[in-house]
Amino acid sequence: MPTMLTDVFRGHPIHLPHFHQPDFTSLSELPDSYTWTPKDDPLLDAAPSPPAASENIPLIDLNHPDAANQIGSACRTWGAFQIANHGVPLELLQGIEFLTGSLFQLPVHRKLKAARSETGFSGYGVARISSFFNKQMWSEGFTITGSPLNDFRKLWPQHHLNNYCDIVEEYEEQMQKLASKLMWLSLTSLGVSEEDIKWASANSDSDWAQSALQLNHYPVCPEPDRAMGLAAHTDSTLLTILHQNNTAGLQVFRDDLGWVTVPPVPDSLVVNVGDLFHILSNGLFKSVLHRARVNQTRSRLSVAFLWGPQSDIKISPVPKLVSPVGSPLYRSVTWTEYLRTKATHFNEALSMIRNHIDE
Ligand SMILES: C=C1C[C@]23C[C@@]1(O)CC[C@H]2[C@@]12CCC[C@@](C)(C(=O)O1)[C@H]2[C@@H]3C(=O)O
Ligand SMILES: O=C(O)CCC(=O)C(=O)O
Ligand SMILES: [Fe+2]
Repeated sequence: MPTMLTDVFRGHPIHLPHFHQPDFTSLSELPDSYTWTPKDDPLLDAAPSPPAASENIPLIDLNHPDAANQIGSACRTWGAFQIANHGVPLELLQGIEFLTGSLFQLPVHRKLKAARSETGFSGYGVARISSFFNKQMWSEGFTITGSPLNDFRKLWPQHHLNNYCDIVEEYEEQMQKLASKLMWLSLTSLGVSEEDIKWASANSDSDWAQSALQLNHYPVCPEPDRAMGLAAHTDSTLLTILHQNNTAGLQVFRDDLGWVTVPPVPDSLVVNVGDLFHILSNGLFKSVLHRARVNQTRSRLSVAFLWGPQSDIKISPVPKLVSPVGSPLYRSVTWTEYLRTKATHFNEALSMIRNHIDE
């Protein structure tokens, strides 16, 4: 029986030092423990994109006949893109945003009833990556995998539960279909087809994949320039699909441009290449470094669909993408192994599984 995401951190506790969830609404000044300087994050002030190069991640229409190549090109240059005409019903996007807003509006003592434990996967808490930083992030999160019923029961009365669980289930189903479509479109652009990836071609999408939903809330912040919503990280996934409300905050990093803000485009979704897709593509698709900044007047919500393979599947570079005279850039790894490496080594995880080839 493969490890489910629920069990990934069992026996691998994540200690969050000095953790206490504040009541953000009660703070009118930024406490020192929330004030970030370049000492706390070396990339904090990495050169912003110069005005002349006001580039942004591409917005791709999935109905466009050349969508596959546009996606492939975005995965190579940015590791991220936005999509329009994705087929996910707008009422569902509104539904998941409403649910997320209602959850975070609950009083802190109620949200803490569904707190994520140190070895647990789902529930309410600060970002897992908090343990790698000395400063706290101006955000709160809620992680869901599988049925959210047990956790939701701790938050809401019975009469809300069916409706909220249906929204989550329907959202995950739609995201699953979309993620699979995006993976194959981007691989097609590299000349990779289903015959080249045995584990994916032998089963239908829902058999080989698993996923988690990460709901994020970035409350209004008295001093946004000195605070950090979610510190710079890459996702461990194959792909992440992100819905953001209409408040800007997400930024992606490009070596040549610095931090670039991803503007919210109504009804579109943001897609990030994760570390496992970077490995699968033998480094051709970049897993994108990204972070979330906060705002002085508007609170921000985001819903990340984190998508990867079942835990018994080893991900390794597609042989077709390794040059005939070269070796694969990465060793093979399951999502569970990778999540545990990431939980210990954070942004060094990818380089830890890189093959070091003597030249
Ligand atoms: C499956 C997962 C990916 C994730 C860790 C998690 O177990 C559930 C939450 C995900 C998230 C969301 C915020 C950023 C991130 C780095 C984190 O701390 O938790 C990602 C993790 C990841 O992609 O590695
Ligand atoms: O809120 C955002 O825009 C980013 C969220 C994110 O990166 C994540 O949940 O992994
Ligand atoms: Fe992320």
